[in-house]
Amino acid sequence: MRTALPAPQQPSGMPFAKYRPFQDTVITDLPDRTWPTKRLTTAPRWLSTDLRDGNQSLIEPMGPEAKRAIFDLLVRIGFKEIEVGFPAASQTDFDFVRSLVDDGAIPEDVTISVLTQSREDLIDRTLDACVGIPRATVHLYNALSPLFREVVFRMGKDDIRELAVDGTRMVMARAEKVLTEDTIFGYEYSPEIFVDTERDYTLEVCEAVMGAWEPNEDREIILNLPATVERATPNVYADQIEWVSRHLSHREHVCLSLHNHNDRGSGVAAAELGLLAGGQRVEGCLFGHGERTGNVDLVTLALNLFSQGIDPMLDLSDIDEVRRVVERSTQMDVPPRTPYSGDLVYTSFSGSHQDAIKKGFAARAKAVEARRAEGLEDDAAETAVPWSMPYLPIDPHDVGRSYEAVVRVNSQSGKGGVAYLLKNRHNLDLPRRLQIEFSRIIQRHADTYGGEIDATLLWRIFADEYLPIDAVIHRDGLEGLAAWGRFELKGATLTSTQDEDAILTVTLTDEGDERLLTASGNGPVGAFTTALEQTGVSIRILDYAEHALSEGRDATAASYVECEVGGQVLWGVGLDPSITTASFKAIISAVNRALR
Ligand SMILES: CC(=O)SCCNC(=O)CCNC(=O)[C@H](O)C(C)(C)COP(=O)(O)OP(=O)(O)OC[C@H]1O[C@@H](n2cnc3c(N)ncnc32)[C@H](O)[C@@H]1OP(=O)(O)O
Ligand SMILES: CC(C)C(=O)C(=O)O
Ligand SMILES: [Mg+2]
Repeated sequence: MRTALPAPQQPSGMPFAKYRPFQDTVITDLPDRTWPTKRLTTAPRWLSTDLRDGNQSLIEPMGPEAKRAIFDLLVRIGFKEIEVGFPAASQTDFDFVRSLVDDGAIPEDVTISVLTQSREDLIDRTLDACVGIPRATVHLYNALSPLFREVVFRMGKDDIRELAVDGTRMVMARAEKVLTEDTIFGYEYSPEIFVDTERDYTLEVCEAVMGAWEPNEDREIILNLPATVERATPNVYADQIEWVSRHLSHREHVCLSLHNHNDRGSGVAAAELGLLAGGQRVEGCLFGHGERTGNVDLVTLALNLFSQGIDPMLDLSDIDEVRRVVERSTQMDVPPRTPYSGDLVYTSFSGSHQDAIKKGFAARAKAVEARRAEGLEDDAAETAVPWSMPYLPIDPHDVGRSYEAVVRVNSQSGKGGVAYLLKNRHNLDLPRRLQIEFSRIIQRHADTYGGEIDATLLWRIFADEYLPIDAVIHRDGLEGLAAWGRFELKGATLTSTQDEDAILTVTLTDEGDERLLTASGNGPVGAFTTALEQTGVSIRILDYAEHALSEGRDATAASYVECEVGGQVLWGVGLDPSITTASFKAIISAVNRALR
């Protein structure tokens, strides 16, 4: 044997020289940044743009029914700001906004937001869509970055600034004309491509827009700073937000809003750092729908806060219902690894994780029980014990998931997971060495057949190995198993008087032939092993454990016996309403296994 360093990575051959680091295109440094030492203590204002940014990115944009299902869901969850579309884009978009008004579907406390470019005809149409909405915000955007100035608009900085100011004025004029006192009207401006724009210039345009809107204490302006395409690490976005937040005039009348996309996969992190840096509101979509890699995932952001003991101000306690509505409406699946909502995110397959989770649940149950013993009600006792569980950042129950899928078994699993499933599904509390023995059997099965061993299959394998007698294999879930084993216990009668050995009469079948055996011993188990020795089998009991499977008069007992049978050490298991009979069955189980 010798040691050496790993071989070095090799050049990829990919055309990386075509790209430029973000530091070369915009100045972002902020040496006296304060956000790294801040912490989040409350949820921000949320705006869902599922029906706008989310919808504009779908292969097939949502029809009115799908949109309505999402809208109603957003209201139910607790969103107070919902961007419902781009009404000037199409008749369908316009009609959807009107249908919300006509149906009276907009609660008084929910603000409807609609997006428009800075073009008069589009602005007029957008405002017309808002007539009769109790609270409406018009959201106007135009891109500011050098690339867009040169390539898309082919305009200079001053003209682009005036595009924003003119648009703001046009919105105000049209609102004045078509909206009545019944509408509480608000305004949002987005310097699109904010992250690639010179910060001084962003500030200049935002100030010019504010000059037109004239915010005051009853007239806030939402300035929304989008990472339209995420191009830098999240700390850079935070520096950009903090810089703007510090330099804006009328800061107290500005709601500084974040709008992150996820092109580098760090949309959530960027939004969180942006909040530390002064952001007060976040725009995004449920499950990260939206252009390209999506808008920031509001479910993840909200539940990240929840996991820190902060009220997310959105009710996600039935995450699967939220997911179902979104999947149905968007025709897009939520992948199984999606934080908090994916199918597999509360599931462990691997042995060491399962072992830790099993111990974690046992420790928690004990701690909760202790709080109950102090007099707390069930729910209060659960809440009084802080969630601290290996590998599970939040309690699956809190989002409507059960513990069922927390542990699943395959070739990567160990004894902890196997024992967890038997305990949870069948109340069997296997002794440690039996756990080890049975998990080897499971491992062999997984290696031979591959795939997952679900709880039903696990139970069948367990029953076939340890309990293969007729009475057991006719139970639910065990149909089709064949009985096997040299011995089957048919009955046993024990007579004992004080100070004398117990006398046991045992009826059993040996290879199908009925036999009657009698023996004495200083206890039932001793007498039983002596009786069995009359069949030519030598048995030594090494360990023994038992517990009730259920409570009450009809309770079944589980008995586990570790035996040495003819030089082999192995376990047997017995289930029976009588604890004594359960232990006899466990010995038979071990003997049958040894002779198999
Ligand atoms: C980052 C975002 O998510 S922004 C939102 C994007 N969403 C959408 O675009 C969905 C809805 N859009 C649409 O239905 C259409 O694009 C419409 C109805 C808005 C406009 O359609 P059209 O009039 O055909 O124009 P088109 O879509 O080609 O837009 C490009 C024109 O708008 C101009 N433009 C782009 N953004 C803006 C803006 N914010 N303000 C003013 N003009 C703009 C472009 O410079 C271009 O002008 P040009 O034709 O003089 O070169
Ligand atoms: C319209 C704006 C806010 C946008 O969606 C973006 O820049 O991503
Ligand atoms: Mg966007």
